[in-house]
Amino acid sequence: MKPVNVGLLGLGTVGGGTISVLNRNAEEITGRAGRAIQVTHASARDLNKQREFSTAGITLCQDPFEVVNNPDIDIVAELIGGIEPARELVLKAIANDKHVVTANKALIALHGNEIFRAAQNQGVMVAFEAAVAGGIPIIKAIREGLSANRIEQVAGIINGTSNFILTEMRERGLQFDAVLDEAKELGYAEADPSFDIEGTDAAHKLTILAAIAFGIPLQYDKVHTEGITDITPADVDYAGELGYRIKHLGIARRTDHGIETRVHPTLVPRKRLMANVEGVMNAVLVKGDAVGPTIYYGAGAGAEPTASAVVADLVDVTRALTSDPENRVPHLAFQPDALNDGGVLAVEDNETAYYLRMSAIDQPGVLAEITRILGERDISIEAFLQKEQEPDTTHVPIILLTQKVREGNMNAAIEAIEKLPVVSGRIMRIRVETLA
Ligand SMILES: NC(=O)c1ccc[n+]([C@@H]2O[C@H](COP(=O)([O-])OP(=O)(O)OC[C@H]3O[C@@H](n4cnc5c(N)ncnc54)[C@H](O)[C@@H]3O)[C@@H](O)[C@H]2O)c1
Ligand SMILES: N[C@@H](CCO)C(=O)O
Ligand code: NA
Repeated sequence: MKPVNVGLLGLGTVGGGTISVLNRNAEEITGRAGRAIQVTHASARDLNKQREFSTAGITLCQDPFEVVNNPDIDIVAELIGGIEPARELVLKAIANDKHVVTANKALIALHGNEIFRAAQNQGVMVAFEAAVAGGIPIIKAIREGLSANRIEQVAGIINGTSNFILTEMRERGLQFDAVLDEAKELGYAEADPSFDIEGTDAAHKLTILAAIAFGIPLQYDKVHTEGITDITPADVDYAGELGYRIKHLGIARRTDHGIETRVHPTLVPRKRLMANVEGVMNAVLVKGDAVGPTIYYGAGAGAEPTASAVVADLVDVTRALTSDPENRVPHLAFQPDALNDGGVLAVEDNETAYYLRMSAIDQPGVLAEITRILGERDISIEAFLQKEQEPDTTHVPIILLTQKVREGNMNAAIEAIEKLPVVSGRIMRIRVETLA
């Protein structure tokens, strides 16, 4: 059978990994797909750059639109990243009747509704397994493997760079910046690494997970997003003393009131599997009403783990080329007319337990004032740590773990406690999830 021709946009970390995996495993891939999958064209900014992989047999060009407009190409793999020109290239490829594979979570989270609509109208496929949790086949697991279930919760470590930084900080006591530089060198970080450490990348991925889990359109704007930049080594230690580890989680959860979508550092009990996912590894817990809890674990970033997902999408698309568009797996798991808006909650209506760290004057009655403010807002204390006086101050760090509370109540309590004359500075808050 005639080979399938792939046009690749971007020869960076993921583009290079994709070429290497396609070359090395050509025989297996052809056996699985039923046809050879060959990269015939690729666009790169620098045509003369020395690369670690072979581009033999690939026609290179600088203008990615040349690839997208080439009539011989069946599938375009968009591995450039960012919104423009990626969005225009993908829409152009679709208009030219080409299928698309992309690793670009920012593009799917922000413009996926438009892109999937265009693909649906044109009868082509857009596959994006590499966009969430790198090599872990999480899209496939939820969209196909768990399609019998009413999904209750998706929660996980979905940014490898943040997890790598938190792990190195805890295990080796390294400084934030040094670890971030290492993550950049290893090819884990986004082109703009603030996307990793400020939670944006995880929010893009959570947007996609929430859509396919709950049958809602992509709604990036509704995700509450916090990154890891405010986490101090002291918080890492106090969390450890209380029996927890700090992990950066994305959580999409069905509640009685609506759907919570949020991304933030989280205290997770040390004995949970999720607390022991280290380095660049990702893990996603998916709870369905029939199957119960399931966990998916693997490398969330890096050249070949990500290429594993890109190539699997190329195989999937190749296998489905002859199928009637109506009978293909829908982009967002549910048929387009079965998507509903789902009632994603405002962040004030989310419910979690909290870790609070504050600095207070060491004198009688202070704790009573703090607990009164919490009590007035129905917030119960679960555990308490009072540490030695901070050097050169009259203050002591106070660490509290609360029971579950509506976020709006916690905001009001924090505001009131911060106004107490005996409390100085801002209160550090980290949400706590038992993930049971
Ligand atoms: N690196 C990872 O571990 C990883 C994992 C999952 C998903 N992703 C996603 O994969 C995509 C690519 O990431 P990467 O890490 O390979 O990035 P990268 O920076 O290593 O590679 C991107 C390549 O695209 C090229 N490029 C940029 N703009 C271009 C343009 N206008 N025309 C032609 N080429 C252009 C760049 O020169 C570069 O070689 C991004 O969407 C990223 O979010 C990356
Ligand atoms: N920068 C991303 C790449 C994988 O999507 C991460 O660190 O998880
Ligand atoms: Na994946």
